Amino acid sequence: MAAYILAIDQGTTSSRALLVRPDGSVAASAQQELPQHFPASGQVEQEAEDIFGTVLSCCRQALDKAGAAAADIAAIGITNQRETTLVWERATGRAIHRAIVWQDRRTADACARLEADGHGALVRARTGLVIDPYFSATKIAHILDAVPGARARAERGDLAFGTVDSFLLFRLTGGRVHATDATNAARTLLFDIHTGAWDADLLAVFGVPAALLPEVRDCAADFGVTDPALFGGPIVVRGMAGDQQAAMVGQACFAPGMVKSTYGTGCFALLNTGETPVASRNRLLTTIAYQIGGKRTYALEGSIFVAGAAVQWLRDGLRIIAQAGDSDRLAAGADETQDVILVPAFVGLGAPYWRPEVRGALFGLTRGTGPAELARAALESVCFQTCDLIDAMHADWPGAGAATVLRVDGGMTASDYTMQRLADLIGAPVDRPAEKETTVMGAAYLAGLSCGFFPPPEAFAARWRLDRRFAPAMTGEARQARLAAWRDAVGRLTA
Ligand SMILES: Nc1ncnc2c1ncn2[C@@H]1O[C@H](COP(=O)(O)OP(=O)(O)O)[C@@H](O)[C@H]1O
Ligand SMILES: O=P(O)(O)OC[C@H](O)CO
Repeated sequence: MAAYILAIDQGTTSSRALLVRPDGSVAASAQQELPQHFPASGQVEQEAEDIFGTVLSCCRQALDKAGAAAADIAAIGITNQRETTLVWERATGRAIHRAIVWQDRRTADACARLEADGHGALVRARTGLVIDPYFSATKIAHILDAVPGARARAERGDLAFGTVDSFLLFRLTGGRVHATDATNAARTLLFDIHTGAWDADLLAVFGVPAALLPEVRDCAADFGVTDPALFGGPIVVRGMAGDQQAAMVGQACFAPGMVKSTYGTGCFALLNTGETPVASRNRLLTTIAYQIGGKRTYALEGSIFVAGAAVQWLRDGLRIIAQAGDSDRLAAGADETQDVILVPAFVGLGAPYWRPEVRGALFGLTRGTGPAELARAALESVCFQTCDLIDAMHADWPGAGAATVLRVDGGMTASDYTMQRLADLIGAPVDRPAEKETTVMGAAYLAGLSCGFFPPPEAFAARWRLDRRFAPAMTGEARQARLAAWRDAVGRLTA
């Protein structure tokens, strides 16, 4: 039996590759930063060649470090930043425009027009999403309209659309496979999450030609074989899921009622609702958690656009910390009597507000406000936003003890201060697992499940280990006062 699964995580800020053994331990890993481009306010782009190049290089480095060859790899699993949109030439695999990243707001006006034209209800009913620039559909239409001749080429079938998973697969397989998985398809605004198929009405609403679209497969499925020239031999691709869904798998949130929240660039909380898609009455998203053996499991999702990005702002914008890890110590020294609130709407507000045009603000500044209070406000803003999501989840899913425990992961969970504050503010325990690489482990698991490398879900779930539980310690009175200050601040911006 081959020794490893090669798991790829193409995230917003970096690409990673891990070689995972059958017991879940990591034999080798590699990571590379991904350059970001900000051509104008609210615009975020990445070069397609950087996306593929960093992934390829990380895979090769991980193989080298472990002294492994293609024949030692049982399968590849891919997970990825979701919604980020690429359109490329089928003949060459070359993108015709930079990738438009999920955070990009340039299609806000187009979304407002679609909403005003009354398409919101149809979109919500079929996709479980809201019309927002976050998702892929308006980004695709933008590329087709911005690049001369692209729309006609798309209609002729010369071009392909994909989210990052699909683009990577196309390039890894030497242009032979144009496919995606149900979790990524569910983030495009073009996919009916109830039937599991692309939807002709939605394609017409968003002006996207069907000829662009990839085939949609299960998350644990046969996605073809890599070009032998890339790794010195062919490797099968057997797993694929959007990174937030992969984190849910990596956190073993397989039972309805289980919730995970991932704190990377943004924060994404997903509540497993089982085989039933729950329509949110509180502006959460309904999405596909995973699709295995043709069976779809659904989730309610709250998406926050700025989490770790607020810490990056402290570092790169305000320059009050040298590295992300310094924010903890600084925040811990903040004056508790100051009510400084940051609403980090740097790229608008996501769930449950969905206000792409709103921008960030600081409230409660005094002459005594300094770096410590700003650091605390940044870390706390992530906790406040999570509270909004958890409240909405409770309201949408009163059964099964939803959100009595929150499983967390992602780079920002290294901050003990933030995790404690999170437990205090949601008023529930926060569990940080021993396994730090839950997202990429989810991708590894999906690939390994479909080729017998890993055990069935129950056995995998039994391997989950706690690193630390953060128990709520704030008084109810203090908690309510902090939450009231947050709500007041958000209310002023969204009024
Ligand atoms: N010790 C820390 N304290 C606070 N934030 C942190 C810490 N370490 C990393 N981060 C934040 O976590 C984010 C990176 O997490 P990661 O899961 O790698 O993100 P992504 O998948 O979005 O690229 C960065 O935004 C960084 O600011
Ligand atoms: O790359 P991350 O971890 O910030 O995740 C991005 C999300 O998938 C966007 O929906």
